Amino acid sequence: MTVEPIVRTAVVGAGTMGNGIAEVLATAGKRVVLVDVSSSALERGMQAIRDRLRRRVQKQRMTAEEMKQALNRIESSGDLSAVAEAQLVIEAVVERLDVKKSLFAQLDEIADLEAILATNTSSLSVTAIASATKHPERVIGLHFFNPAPVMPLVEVVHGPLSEREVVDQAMAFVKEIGKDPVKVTDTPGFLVNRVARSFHSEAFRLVGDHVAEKQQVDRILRAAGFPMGPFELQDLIGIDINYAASCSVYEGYFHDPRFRPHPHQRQLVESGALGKKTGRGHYRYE
Ligand SMILES: NC(=O)c1ccc[n+]([C@@H]2O[C@H](COP(=O)([O-])OP(=O)(O)OC[C@H]3O[C@@H](n4cnc5c(N)ncnc54)[C@H](O)[C@@H]3O)[C@@H](O)[C@H]2O)c1
Repeated sequence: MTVEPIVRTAVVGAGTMGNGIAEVLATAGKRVVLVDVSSSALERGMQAIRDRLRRRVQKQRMTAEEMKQALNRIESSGDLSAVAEAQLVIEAVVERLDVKKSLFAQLDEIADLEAILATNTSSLSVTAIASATKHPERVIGLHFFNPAPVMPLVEVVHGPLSEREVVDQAMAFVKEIGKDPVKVTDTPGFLVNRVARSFHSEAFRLVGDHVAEKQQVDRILRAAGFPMGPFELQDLIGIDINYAASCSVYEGYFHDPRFRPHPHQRQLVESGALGKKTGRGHYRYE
């Protein structure tokens, strides 16, 4: 496994998380190849990066020259073979095990044998994703939080087959790019999404039991020190994404009632009101 400093990276999936992670890497001085199967998603992702960096320049948090250099470090591609030179590949595609497994089987063939392959999955088994490769020892989870350029925490997830040097190198890399790594074992929901299940499901139960309205729950939790209440946070994450994490943790713990999702979560997903991205979730957005 490589012991050289990681300077060449790739991010697969240019959506909400992928473009945020690419920005974090580029502003930390790393070269990034951003790959997506959809050319429109790739263009939207690149535009989102440009818009955010421009706002940083306007707020004088970075110079125009630093912005130019960061953007120059990012290359976009619709072809997965563009990851071949990368020393670290971070996957941020849709939260579906079949899609991720098929992608990791391809990455295993295309990427440099010394490269670390990381998944940004929120709740799927890193071990199951690694099983699609011939080299599961180089597969780990690097779980960034939304929005990636802002949130400092990154869970570094190791499965039973992840090699210790790979995990150590990933921990050092996450520190180097200015984030706070926390090493966690590969268990359903890891650390944060496991704890977050109660945050979300209790909020649904409070409203379902007519203890309080959604706005009140959000207001009280914000007053208690949380940056966002559970319902506004779900609208930011995507109610579908959060529901998928709930189901995955519930399944992962063999239907332990502590992790049971709430029927209203499913109903909202069925209604198509998925949060900010659809203009309507628990709240309405212009
Ligand atoms: N949204 C969040 O708050 C959040 C937070 C942490 C982790 N995550 C995890 O990050 C991952 C991505 O989530 P997101 O919210 O960015 O999703 P998203 O839907 O915004 O983006 C996913 C992107 O992946 C692309 N894609 C799909 N299949 C592909 C393939 N085979 N090859 C290349 N690109 C492909 C899609 O075109 C899309 O642009 C998921 O695993 C999710 O669980 C999400």
